Amino acid sequence: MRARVLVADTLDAAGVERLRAEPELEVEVRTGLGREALVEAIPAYDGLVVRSSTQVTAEVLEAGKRLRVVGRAGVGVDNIDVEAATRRGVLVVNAPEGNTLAAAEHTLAMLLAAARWIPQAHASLVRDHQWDRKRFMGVQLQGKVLGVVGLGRIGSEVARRARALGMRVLAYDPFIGPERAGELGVELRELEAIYPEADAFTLHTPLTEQTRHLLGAEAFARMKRGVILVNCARGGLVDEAALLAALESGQVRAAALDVFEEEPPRSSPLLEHPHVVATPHLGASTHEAQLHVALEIAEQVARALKGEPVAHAVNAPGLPPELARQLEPYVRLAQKLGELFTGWASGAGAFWPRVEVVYSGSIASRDVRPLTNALLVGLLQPVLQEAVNAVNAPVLARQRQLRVNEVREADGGGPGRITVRAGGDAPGSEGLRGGAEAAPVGGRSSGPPQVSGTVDDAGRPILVAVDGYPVHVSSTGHVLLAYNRDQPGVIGAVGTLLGQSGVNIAFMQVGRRRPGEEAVMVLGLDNPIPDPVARRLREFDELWHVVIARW
Ligand SMILES: NC(=O)c1ccc[n+]([C@@H]2O[C@H](COP(=O)([O-])OP(=O)(O)OC[C@H]3O[C@@H](n4cnc5c(N)ncnc54)[C@H](O)[C@@H]3O)[C@@H](O)[C@H]2O)c1
Ligand SMILES: O=C(O)CC[C@@H](O)C(=O)O
Repeated sequence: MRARVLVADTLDAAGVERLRAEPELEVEVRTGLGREALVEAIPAYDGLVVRSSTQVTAEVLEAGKRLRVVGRAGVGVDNIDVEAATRRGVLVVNAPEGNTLAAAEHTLAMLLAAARWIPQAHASLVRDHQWDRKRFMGVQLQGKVLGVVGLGRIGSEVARRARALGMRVLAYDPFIGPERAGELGVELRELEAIYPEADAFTLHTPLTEQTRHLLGAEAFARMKRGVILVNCARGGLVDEAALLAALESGQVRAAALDVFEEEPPRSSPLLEHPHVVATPHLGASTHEAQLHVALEIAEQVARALKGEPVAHAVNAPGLPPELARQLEPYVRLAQKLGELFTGWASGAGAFWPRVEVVYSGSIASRDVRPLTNALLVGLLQPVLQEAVNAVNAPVLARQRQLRVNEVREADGGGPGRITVRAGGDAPGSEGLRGGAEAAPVGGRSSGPPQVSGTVDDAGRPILVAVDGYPVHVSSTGHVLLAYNRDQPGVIGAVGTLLGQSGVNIAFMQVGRRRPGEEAVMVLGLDNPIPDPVARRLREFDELWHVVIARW
C-alpha cells in the first residue's frame, strides 16, 4: 500500500511535484482545514506537511494513528506539539535553511522602513495626497548600535548586513562562542549590557518557554530612549501590551513587526499605532525561499516515509546524509544486537536496566548517537506493546529507567564492532518487569551477559560473540541460543529432538574456550520452535539457559 501524504498549508508547487514523483507516495493538497476537519482527516495519512498556519496539536497527533512524519516547510516548529509527536513516535522534520536569507533581508527592510518611516510617508503621500517633508524625519543607521538577540542562521545574516551598513553589532546568544561572533565582526554581550547601548534591537531566537516575553516592560525601561525594535522571529518573544505602553511613552521610537502573539492579530491596538510598521508574517515570503523550503521538506518527508535517514530531524538525532548512509549497516546491527541482548539477558525473566555498549574499530570515532538510539529500540521493542522507534526510544527508556552507557575503544582501524553487555548490578526490582522475576540468569558461568557483532563487506550484520564465546552467524532469522556441556551426544540429541518436531536446522555454531567445558550453542532455524519443544529442550540436563530469539 502506498503511503499517503497530506499537504495542509500552501506549499510551492515544486514541492508537491517532488512528493508526487515518488511512486510509493500518494499526495493530497487540502489547505485551510480547520481543527475539527484536520482531526477527522488525519487518521488516513502517514505523512503531514505544514507551514505555520496549521496547528499540529497533541489532539491531531493522537488522531493520526498511521502518522509517521510531520514536515514543517520552514524553521519554527512552535505550531507543532513536538513533545506529543515524540511520545507517539512521530518524526518531526523541518527545512531550516531555505528561508534564512529571505528572513534576514526582510529584517533589514523592516529596520530601514522603521528608521525612515517609509510606510507612514508612503501612506501620507499616496493615500492622503500630502507632500509632508517635516513629519517623517528619520534616523541614520551608519555608526549606530544594533542589538541582535539570537545569533543563529538568520541573526548571523542580519549581523553581516548591518555591519555592511556601518552599524556596530552587539549580540546576545548564550549558545554561541566568541570565535563565531568574531568571524562575524560582532561583540557578544549579556542582554542586560546591551539594553543601554543599542539604538535598535532585532530578535532572532526560537519561541520557547525560556524566550517567551523575553522583552517586556522591564527590558524596555532599561533600553535607550527612542530605541527601534524589529521582530521578524516570533510574536510571543515580545510582551505586546508592554510594547504598546513603551511606544506610547516614546521609550520605543518605532516597532517593526512581522510576527504577532496571535496570528492573524485580531484588532490589535499595536496595528493602529502610528509608529508601528507591520507585515503579515512575510519573512519567508520570497519565491526563492518558498521554492527552497518546499523542495527541502518534500525531500525529507519522502525519505522519512521510505525509512531513509533525514538531515533535519527535530526530534531524533540527525546526521549529514553521507554519514547517515555510511552508518546505516551499523544502525541495523545495533538494533539487532539490542533485541538479541534483551532475549539473551532476560532468559531468566529479568531485564537489565543498566547496559553498556562498546564501540570499537572504525566506528569508535564516529557520531554514534544514531547507533545507541537504534540499540535502545532493539532493547525495548521485545518487552513493550507499543511501537518503539528512533524517535520515542529515548523517552521510553527514560520512563523505564533504562540507562545505556556508551564506551568507545580506541579506533584501531578495521571493521566496526559493537558489544552490548550488562552494566551495573544484576537486575532487581527496578527492572522493566519488576522484582518478582528478577533472579540473575540461571546457570551462567561466564559473567554478565553480552553479545557482539560487526558488519560484512555487503553491510550484513554478523553475530561474532555471545558472552565472549566466538561464533559467526551471518544469516538472519530464528535462532536458538543455549549453554551446553561440551561432551559427545549433546548436539546430536538437540538435532534429533528438533528434527522429530519438524524444525529444520539451517546452521549450527558452537563457541567454546576449552574442550570438555561449557560452550555456547547457536542454531539457525528455518521455522520457529513450538513452545512444547522449547520446554523439552529446557529439561535437557546438559543444556541450560535456552533462549529462542531472532537474529
Ligand atoms: N518571519 C518569518 O517568516 C521567519 C522566517 C524564518 C524564521 N523565522 C524565525 O526566526 C527565528 C530564528 O530562526 P533561525 O533559522 O535563525 O534559527 P536558529 O536556530 O539558526 O537560531 C536561533 C538562535 O537563537 C539562539 N537562542 C536560543 N535560545 C536563546 C535565548 N534564550 N537567548 C538568546 N539566544 C537564544 C540559539 O542559540 C540560536 O543561535 C525563529 O524563531 C524562526 O522561527 C521567522
Ligand atoms: O511558512 C512561512 O511563511 C513562515 C515560515 C517561518 O515563520 C519559519 O519559521 O520558517
